[in-house]
Amino acid sequence: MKNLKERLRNIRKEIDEIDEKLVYLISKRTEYAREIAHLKMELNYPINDEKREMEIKERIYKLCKKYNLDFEIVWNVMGILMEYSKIVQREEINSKNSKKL
Ligand SMILES: O=C(O)C(=O)C[C@]1(C(=O)O)C=C[C@@H](O)C=C1
Repeated sequence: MKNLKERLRNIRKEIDEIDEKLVYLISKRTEYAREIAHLKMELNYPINDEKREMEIKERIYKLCKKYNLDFEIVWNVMGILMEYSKIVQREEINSKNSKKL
């Protein structure tokens, strides 16, 4: 019984480390999204890029096959991250526009 509890503690430590990396990667992803917002302002591109989202979807589908993951679930997660990306892009645009006033 003691070994089982020890194994559970160790696995949870591994998951904690993975979660920390996931949050770091989300921070990097949203940091790049902020930079994209400025590029899109200069290029006069819209925030939403459906073609790009389709590219991401195809790549995530293949990765889910490779790692035997439920695509619908992983795609829901990606949808949240892309929505977060759009939120921070809107923040950047609003922030830049409010400085012009
Ligand atoms: O690549 C872009 O153009 C982005 O704005 C980033 C991103 C994303 O989160 O991956 C977000 C919105 C776009 O619809 C497409 C992709």
